[in-house]
Amino acid sequence: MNRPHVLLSAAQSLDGYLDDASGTRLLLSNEDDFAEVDRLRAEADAILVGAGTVRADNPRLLVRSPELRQARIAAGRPEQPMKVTVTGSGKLDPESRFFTVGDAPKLVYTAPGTAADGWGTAATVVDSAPPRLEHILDDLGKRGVQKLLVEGGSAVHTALLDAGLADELRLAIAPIVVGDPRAPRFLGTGAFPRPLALTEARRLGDVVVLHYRAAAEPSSLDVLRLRQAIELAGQCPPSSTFRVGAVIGLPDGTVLATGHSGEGDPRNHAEEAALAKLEPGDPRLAAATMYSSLEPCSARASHPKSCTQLILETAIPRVVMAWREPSLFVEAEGVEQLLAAGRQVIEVPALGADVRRANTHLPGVRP
Ligand SMILES: NC(=O)C1=CN([C@@H]2O[C@H](COP(=O)(O)OP(=O)(O)OC[C@H]3O[C@@H](n4cnc5c(N)ncnc54)[C@H](OP(=O)(O)O)[C@@H]3O)[C@@H](O)[C@H]2O)C=CC1
Ligand SMILES: Nc1c(N[C@@H]2O[C@H](COP(=O)(O)O)[C@@H](O)[C@H]2O)[nH]c(=O)[nH]c1=O
Repeated sequence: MNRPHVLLSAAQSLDGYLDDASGTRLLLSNEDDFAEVDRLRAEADAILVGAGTVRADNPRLLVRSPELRQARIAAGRPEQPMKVTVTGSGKLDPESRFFTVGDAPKLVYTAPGTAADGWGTAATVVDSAPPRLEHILDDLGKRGVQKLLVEGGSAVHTALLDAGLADELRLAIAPIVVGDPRAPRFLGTGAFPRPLALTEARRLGDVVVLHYRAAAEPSSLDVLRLRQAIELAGQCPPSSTFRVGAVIGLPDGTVLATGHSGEGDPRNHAEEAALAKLEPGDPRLAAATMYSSLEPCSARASHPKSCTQLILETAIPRVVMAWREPSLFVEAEGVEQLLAAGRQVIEVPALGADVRRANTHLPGVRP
């Protein structure tokens, strides 16, 4: 996978809105801030906005500064970055500036059956319905895009952060209060599994610019596989103990095995069921990650070996999990035992609510 580096850029009001609820675009940035965003555009190989932003703002998505355009040419790069948008409905006006302004290549990712003839010279890539952002990033990578600037809107920023696909965020905060819940918020509902670290806070006149970098781990593949593990818990038979799902995967995207609690035998644990499908000495396990919705157990009444022990009997170097086992049946020590044995453990508590939701049959467990 050779995905581009993804930088999200947004300007928001003091109360967290990207726009007001009127039909016209709200300018939150000041002149200096727009000039910085122009520099980010000049550094990018492609600029992506969602179809909602094309419809609402009718953006040009061009590098404005002649100096920055010249510098791109002098560096042997195209004068303008590629323009990219994504639509599930195909509802994009062919007269939008996205299509009609500038000579930069234009690319539309659409759902099957929605591509329109009127999109002129824009290339279209038909994906799923709605298009998958992972596929879009893979495809952009294949087209040589190394730096992608995403300029919104709300749905696209939310989806990229929720899937763990954003690497950096630049957020400008303007001293404007929108105060209208009909307006689009910067971010909607999501789990936001990759923690963001503040790397810079700066003042540009009356606008504050914040820069964040997403943690390297969990990676977007980790998030995808852990979500699959969490979904697998839905296949568990009714139980009076934990309902857990597990996936064993490789960094190239290969899934080696999956399992869920109660699979094969009602007492089986998810990790155990997945590991039972492989030879403990399978050489691929040396590069694999065990994804488990719950911390691997460290003591069992029903079986001689705990899931932590079973993992330690393989070469699996890495465990990614969403929720630490609460002290309902035993004092869990899975994480401690794995760490003590030199295995890496990555916790993604942002996805814990979904695991707890599958386990509300247990006393005291709430999402
Ligand atoms: N202040 C700022 O920095 C910015 C503000 N804005 C504001 O944001 C608002 C627009 O935001 P919003 O309405 O959320 O629209 P978006 O620009 O985020 O576009 C969302 C649309 O993208 C398409 N889409 C396809 N696949 C996906 C996917 N997997 N995930 C998410 N979207 C997908 C859908 O198009 P379809 O409906 O065609 O199927 C969806 O409706 C406007 O008010 C605009 O002014 C926008 C950018 C920056
Ligand atoms: N309103 C707003 C932004 N809006 C973004 O700028 C785009 C407009 O691009 P263009 O037509 O090329 O100028 C628009 O579609 C949206 O992505 N950006 C910001 O930095 N600050 C702002 O206050």
